Amino acid sequence: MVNSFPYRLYLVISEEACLHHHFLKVAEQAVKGGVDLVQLREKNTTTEEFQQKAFQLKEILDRYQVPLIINDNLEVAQKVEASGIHVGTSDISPTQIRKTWQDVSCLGYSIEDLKQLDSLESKTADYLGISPVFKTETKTDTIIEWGLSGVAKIRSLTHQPLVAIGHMNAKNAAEVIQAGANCIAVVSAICAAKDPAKAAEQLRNEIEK
Ligand SMILES: Cc1ncc(COP(=O)(O)OP(=O)(O)O)c(N)n1
Ligand SMILES: Cc1nc(C(=O)O)sc1CCOP(=O)(O)O
Ligand SMILES: [Mg+2]
Repeated sequence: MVNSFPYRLYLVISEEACLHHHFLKVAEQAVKGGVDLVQLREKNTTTEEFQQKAFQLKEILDRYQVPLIINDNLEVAQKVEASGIHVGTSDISPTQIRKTWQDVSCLGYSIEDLKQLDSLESKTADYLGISPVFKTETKTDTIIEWGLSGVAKIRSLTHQPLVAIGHMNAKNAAEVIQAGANCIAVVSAICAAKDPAKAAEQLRNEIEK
């Protein structure tokens, strides 16, 4: 059977999070270093700006055959022909997305509560975001810190692909994979790095250990 979720290192990028280089350069360097999935997450832009950035990013990612995921905004995701979209519990639901966008190939959904696992919304998703594994300054409107035991618990309850997000870095990536995550998603560990390619390579090495 073909692995429908082969991704191991997931960059969640915004222009604001990129401290040392333009976000398009960060994305390209990160891909060269081992990122195999990229989400554009722009929380403070107009739809027009979001769309423009998404088109620019997709042009680069297409050269490396790395899929683009759009955060929250279904209109932008469809317009730029992204591979997918990531949504949380306060966003448009996965079932609604499938109705509107029949050929979406990668639909992510955040898990903040074990009760969500049994829901149709979770089962409709292609992967589940463990939200967050560890508390992070990058996103503070969260309700739980799953920790390693939470990752293991979720792993024991579902066979769906699990993406670990929240304060993930080269020091904790291996143990989170060991606990049951399939893929590690990062913002700061790559976007705030002086050398994004090296940062991605270090993360990838930890994941593949
Ligand atoms: C891979 C991944 N996991 C979780 C999230 C968080 O999504 P959400 O809960 O909708 O929060 P916002 O990112 O929209 O603030 C994510 N974006 N990506
Ligand atoms: C985009 C996002 N979602 C989260 C969640 O918990 O759902 S945490 C997060 C930001 C992760 O940033 P960093 O890698 O800098 O900790
Ligand atoms: Mg969201």
